[in-house]
Amino acid sequence: MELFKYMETYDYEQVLFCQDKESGLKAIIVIHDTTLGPALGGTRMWMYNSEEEALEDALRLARGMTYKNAAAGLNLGGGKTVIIGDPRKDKNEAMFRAFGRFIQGLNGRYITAEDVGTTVADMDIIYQETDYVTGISPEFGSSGNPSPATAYGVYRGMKAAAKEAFGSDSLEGKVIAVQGVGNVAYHLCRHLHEEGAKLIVTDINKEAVARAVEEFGAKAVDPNDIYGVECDIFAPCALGGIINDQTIPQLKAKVIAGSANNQLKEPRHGDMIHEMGIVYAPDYVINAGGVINVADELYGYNRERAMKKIEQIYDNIEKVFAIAKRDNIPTYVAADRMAEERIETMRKARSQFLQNGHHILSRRRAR
Ligand SMILES: NC(=O)c1ccc[n+]([C@@H]2O[C@H](COP(=O)([O-])OP(=O)(O)OC[C@H]3O[C@@H](n4cnc5c(N)ncnc54)[C@H](O)[C@@H]3O)[C@@H](O)[C@H]2O)c1
Ligand SMILES: CC(C)C[C@H](N)C(=O)O
Repeated sequence: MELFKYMETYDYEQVLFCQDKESGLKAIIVIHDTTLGPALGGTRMWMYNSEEEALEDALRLARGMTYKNAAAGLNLGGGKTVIIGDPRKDKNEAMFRAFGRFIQGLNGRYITAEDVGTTVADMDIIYQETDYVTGISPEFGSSGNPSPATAYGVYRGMKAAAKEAFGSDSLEGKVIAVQGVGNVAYHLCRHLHEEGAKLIVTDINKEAVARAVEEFGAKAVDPNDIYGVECDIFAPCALGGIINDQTIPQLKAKVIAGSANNQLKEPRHGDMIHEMGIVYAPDYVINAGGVINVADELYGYNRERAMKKIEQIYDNIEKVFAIAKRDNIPTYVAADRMAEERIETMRKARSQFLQNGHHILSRRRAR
């Protein structure tokens, strides 16, 4: 990859490569855009096949956070970290302490939290070295694991999408196919089950499937069969890139609404599902509950306030649908437009010189 050319094309601000030989830390921090505020985005730990693959993932995810935070109405920019390694084998305390010191060195330009492969316990270690970490344990006055909040936001956004597709936002009796029943989807399934939806689930982890079958009366199918099942709603809650040339022809659902980041393999797949009349709730709008929850820590965490903002994901999804209709464009393009419009409006509103500009982090420092 020609890194500077790529950075220029998509307006990336900064890419940092961090290594610590003793602990085995190999991390890439990407800060995409800080127009709205410091870049907030989680740390993913994954067994990448190459450094190139890790870099590409970090770049894509960081840009996604710029759009996610903007669309959610947060005063935060977008960034992300990937740590190269196996989260089951390669973690150690020194690794996360070293990583925390690299974050502290950025002096608030980047704030981290959990993502795939990292946990609240990891954030607690990072917290030993930096102020700029969220999603730490409630014992520290923090918000803890963001997954239940993400799940609640997806549930709210799914209801808005159901209203668009079926004329009612009730999920009672709706057949919902859930791909991956991990941290987020377990809680999502609970909300759906409580509302009377019928669940079809899959996961490569048999224990996760068994739990959903036992607790929510879900029907289990093999991972490759989930795309083609007869259902009203397909909820991708595993990894990205699963709306693609192979899966689209199999889809029977009228709605796609799930937590996974980067669901569309390529933008043209968003066009394809649009032409098929499928109502797509754009991933970064519907899955913003976790980041909304951890971002509230910057004001001194208040669960009630955070949940109120997460409920509004319903309205945010409705706004996306309205823009899509107004401009006659697919919903994934409408979401980008909504985020870009907010960034541009705020760039202008905040353009005049201020001697001591107020900043989201000054509230945190004042406590
Ligand atoms: N955790 C959050 O708060 C949060 C916030 C926003 C977005 N997301 C996104 O939501 C998705 C799920 O996150 P999570 O925290 O629940 O992760 P997780 O790792 O707990 O859950 C993912 C589940 O998907 C399963 N899986 C992986 N590949 C699969 C496949 N091919 N077929 C079926 N199942 C498969 C895994 O076994 C796992 O149980 C990820 O894409 C993540 O980036 C998570
Ligand atoms: C800040 C984190 C809670 C972010 C989350 N991993 C996401 O992708 O939105």
